[in-house]
Amino acid sequence: FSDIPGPEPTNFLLGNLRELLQQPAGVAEFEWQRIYGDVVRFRASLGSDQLMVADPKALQHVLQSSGYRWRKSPVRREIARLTSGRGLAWADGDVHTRQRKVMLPGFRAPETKYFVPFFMSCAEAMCSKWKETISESDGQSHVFSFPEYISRATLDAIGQTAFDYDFGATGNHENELANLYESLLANSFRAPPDIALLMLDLFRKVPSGVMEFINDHNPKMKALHRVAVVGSEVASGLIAQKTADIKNGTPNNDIMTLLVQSNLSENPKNRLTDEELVAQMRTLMFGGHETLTNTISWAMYELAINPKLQARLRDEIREAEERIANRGEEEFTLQDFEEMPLLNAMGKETLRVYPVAQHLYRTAYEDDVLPLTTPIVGKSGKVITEVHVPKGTQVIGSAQGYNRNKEIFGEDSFEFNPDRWIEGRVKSEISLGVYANLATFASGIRSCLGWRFAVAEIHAFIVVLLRNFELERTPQLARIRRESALGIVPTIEGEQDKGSLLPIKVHLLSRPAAY
Ligand code: HEM
Repeated sequence: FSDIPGPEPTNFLLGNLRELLQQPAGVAEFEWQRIYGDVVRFRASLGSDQLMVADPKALQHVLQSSGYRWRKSPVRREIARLTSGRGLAWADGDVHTRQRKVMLPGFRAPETKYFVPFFMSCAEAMCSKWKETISESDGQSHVFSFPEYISRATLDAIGQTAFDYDFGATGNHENELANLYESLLANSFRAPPDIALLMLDLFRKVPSGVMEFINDHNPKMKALHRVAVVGSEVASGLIAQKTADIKNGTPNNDIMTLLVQSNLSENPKNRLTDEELVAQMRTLMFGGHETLTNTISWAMYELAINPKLQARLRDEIREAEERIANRGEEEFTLQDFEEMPLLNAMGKETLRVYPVAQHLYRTAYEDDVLPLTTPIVGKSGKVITEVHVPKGTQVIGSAQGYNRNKEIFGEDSFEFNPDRWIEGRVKSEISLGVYANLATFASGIRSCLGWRFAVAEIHAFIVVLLRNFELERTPQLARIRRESALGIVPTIEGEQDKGSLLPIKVHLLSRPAAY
């Protein structure tokens, strides 16, 4: 372990954490990867050495190890508790297994198929609002900061599909939950100050109750505390309603109803408690819309700065519209999305280059040996083909580093180029993630439960936005930052205090959409 090469600590107390977490996402990490290879030893706070792992085999080993030999790190679980309560993203060991089993039925392929019309209508509702704004300005175009609006539309989508509940966030800018969620990541986790970096390691050394008490009384986390109160109120009311609907024989098809239903029929030992049910709803509200807001925003950024790609994709959408009209139907289905090569390539490339959960935090609960795809040269000059890690080792799985692996994704892996997927240039010998061999949705027992849901919603938003509008870059996009704020969030250099910002000029299309 001590022979693994890596950067010299730049600060006595904070090690390398400032460059890793206070700079835009990837700046330090990609440089370390370039110099030292795909496994890098770096210094966290208070002198603790950790590993940054982007090597495919090593990452696969950590994420897919059987049982709970490698567990989600306690500090990351605490962040999940703060954002969503003691739900699936927080749970560990047997509690995690039990919660995941009850949650799974809501996230299979048939459910996703059923949700597509909701994704389309939420995206259309956002576009209608934009058309009203455009008609009130010059009638042709308007600049919108995408995350602000997409955050509302994706909250509405998760509301309708997961809870059969209308947050009405797109139409109502007074909705407290929607307002709280807007820029939550950028405001709560952007460029953590030195004291927060120090706490990251201190927290590992104190009992979890103490860590929770400090966080629950930290005024800097005010927005998260309020989200907990409002989110729990909404969730409790909905659970009561779902339970009554099931008992009256009028259940709906939303994810929460499936969850309550499966919870009622499960062996009592496998059931969720009321607190856990509320936490699952908050997990879906948070996980199901913050991630999508940022991913869809980044896709729109790439389309705005690449008009040719935008035009090609719009052509593909037009052709699909014609096919749908010819068969006498009105709207896209999941199957239509699957038959659109450029749309799929665009989704995959966005998820590859902008994995919103760029870091996967894991801790070894036993001594272990990490196999390597590519050997590294140790500080002693010795060639290292496997890494022995002692119990307690903290690893950051670098989703963004792995997603740029040149062997898998090609020599141009740092460029945004959806055609790599169409040309079949992506290798699949190592099967890492749940989707497209990407680390974006993690892998193994803690892989993203909502990945099918996410892919379908990304496709739906791209289709709806491009069939309604043409996107044009604004001068501010030259100053875009990949802000590292728990996820990769778009901000503008020099204006980071304003939170998540992505201003794009939106033009009405001269040729109206078919529907
Ligand atoms: C682009 C969109 C998304 C991305 C990139 C993403 C990524 C991830 C990642 C990386 C994890 C594992 C985190 C870790 O263990 O450290 C995760 C977990 C999870 N995701 Fe997603 N996610 C997305 C969308 C969604 C959606 C739409 C839902 C639900 C509707 C969802 C629900 C969950 C849940 C419940 C977990 C916890 C799984 C567990 O710990 O067993 N995600 N997601």
